[in-house]
Amino acid sequence: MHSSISIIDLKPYNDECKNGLVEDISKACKHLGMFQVINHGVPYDICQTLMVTLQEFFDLPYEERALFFTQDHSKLVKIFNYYFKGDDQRKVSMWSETFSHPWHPIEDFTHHLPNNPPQYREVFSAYAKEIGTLMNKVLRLMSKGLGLEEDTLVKRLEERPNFYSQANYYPPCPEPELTMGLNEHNDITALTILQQFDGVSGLQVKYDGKWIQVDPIPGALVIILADQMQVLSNGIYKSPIHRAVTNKLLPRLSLAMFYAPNDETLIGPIENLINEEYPPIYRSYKYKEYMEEFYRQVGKRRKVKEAFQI
Ligand SMILES: O=C(O)CCC(=O)C(=O)O
Ligand SMILES: [Fe+2]
Repeated sequence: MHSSISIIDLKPYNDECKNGLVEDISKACKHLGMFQVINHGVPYDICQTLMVTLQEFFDLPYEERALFFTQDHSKLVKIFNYYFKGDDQRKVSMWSETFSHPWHPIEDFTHHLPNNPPQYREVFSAYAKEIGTLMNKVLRLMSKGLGLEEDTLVKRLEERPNFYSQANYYPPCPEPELTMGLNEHNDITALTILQQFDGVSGLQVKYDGKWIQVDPIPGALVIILADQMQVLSNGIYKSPIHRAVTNKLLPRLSLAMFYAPNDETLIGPIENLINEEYPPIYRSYKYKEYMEEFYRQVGKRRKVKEAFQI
């Protein structure tokens, strides 16, 4: 039962009576904090076209991609390499290249996005719009799964959340046993929707000290709960440790769409989930403080939410 991750069909979302769906989501959030969704409403051709476009972007000559290379994290549109270390300090080389930029409201910065491949802006915008709708659905189901009003989580994350994307490109690696694509980590935001390139595995999630492989399923998307969700739910929902491994033969591509609070948003266990039996296990903080702690732990296997434990 614990050796694979759930695949949840979102088709009943529009039914009046979606109790079974809420229950499945709630179970998956409490158990692993990661699940795949099908019939999620994001058209398959939009997903496919974007992944092919991203592949074309990473295949551009170095000089063209170099325009976006930076070590300055405050840049909105950037390519960088991750160097953080895991508990397994032997595997520290990150065999990946990451391209990141905001994804909503997309009209505000479309002009900063690459104009090569020529379709990039249009294709990315179409995908971003669909993912926005899906995030909303998932957050509503997750609120209900905690026994709360369906708009609770959306409201708690406030009016101007921070939406940014991260495309991870992992070239084939001659010695995959010596490297990591992306070392073990928790997503620090609130929620992630991840798309994996069809046919190439690499994502793994940790459960009970063991790594479970999350194979791509054509047309499915992976939902990953991030740290703020664990804190808001007072530990009822889990933010899973996950990583990406490399392989010898095939390049791999994944695209994470993050939903983060804004710097000023106050995050802490939701009042309705706290009582004498379940006292808060995290103190409240502004998201800005969380990010400061994240940067303070640079170069280590980060344990950010632990710093906010009571
Ligand atoms: O490549 C993957 O499957 C994992 C990516 C990931 O965890 C991330 O971008 O935060
Ligand atoms: Fe991640």
